[in-house]
Amino acid sequence: MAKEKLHIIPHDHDISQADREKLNGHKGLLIWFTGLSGSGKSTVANLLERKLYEKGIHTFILDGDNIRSGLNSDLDFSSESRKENIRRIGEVSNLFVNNGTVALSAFISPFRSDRDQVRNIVGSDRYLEIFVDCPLEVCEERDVKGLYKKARAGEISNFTGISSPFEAPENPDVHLRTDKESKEDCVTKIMDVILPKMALK
Ligand SMILES: Nc1ncnc2c1ncn2[C@@H]1O[C@H](COP(=O)(O)OS(=O)(=O)O)[C@@H](OP(=O)(O)O)[C@H]1O
Ligand SMILES: Nc1ncnc2c1ncn2[C@@H]1O[C@H](COP(=O)(O)OP(=O)(O)O)[C@@H](O)[C@H]1O
Repeated sequence: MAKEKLHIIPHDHDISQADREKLNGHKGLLIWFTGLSGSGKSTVANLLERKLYEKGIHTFILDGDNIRSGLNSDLDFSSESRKENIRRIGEVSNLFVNNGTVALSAFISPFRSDRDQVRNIVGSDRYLEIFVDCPLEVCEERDVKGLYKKARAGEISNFTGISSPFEAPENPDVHLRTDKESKEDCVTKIMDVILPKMALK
């Protein structure tokens, strides 16, 4: 379909991002978790959210449960759909960041170019990439949802790590090894990096 020129003229909002951040007492940030299925993205994001909540920081988790079952329920696991999945999540994450929230987005996001696009949407000063690294064999051993077994049996196609690629981050802000570090240690490592970035000048 040829793209028609749209006449969209954005409104300036009376209350700015800086105003909202001042009200919240901290900056808005996007904490982006990337890693294989079963690597520990949800587990670490949830524990991190609990620790941030206890410090009075405004957070929100975006993950498959609230995105792939709603906003992105029209998308499958083809490379094209994953790209569109991550683009939309980047845009939604950006709204949370503009609201002065610390958004915790936990998606496999296997393609480097898609993660870079999110960094561009949000701005590199507000985007922190967490590589939730865990060997495929360990993720498969955990098989939290029984999907690896199904993928090996050929019941699920395009499965990340088996029949679809995962491009590991080259320069993540935090590199976790969830097969070697406890979830508590993982959260401490992330907090050490993100807390200074949240401070209002
Ligand atoms: N083919 C295939 N490949 C990978 N994962 C699959 C697939 N089919 C279903 N699932 C389940 O969907 C979750 C991944 O969704 P994401 O939106 O994070 O994927 S992506 O970022 O668009 O690649 C993923 O959840 P997590 O285990 O939490 O990562 C899986 O449970
Ligand atoms: N250090 C760790 N960090 C995160 N998860 C861990 C860790 N060690 C073991 N696990 C286990 O690994 C599994 C990770 O599953 P999950 O968080 O759902 O992964 P993902 O969201 O990446 O699919 C959980 O069963 C969790 O208890």
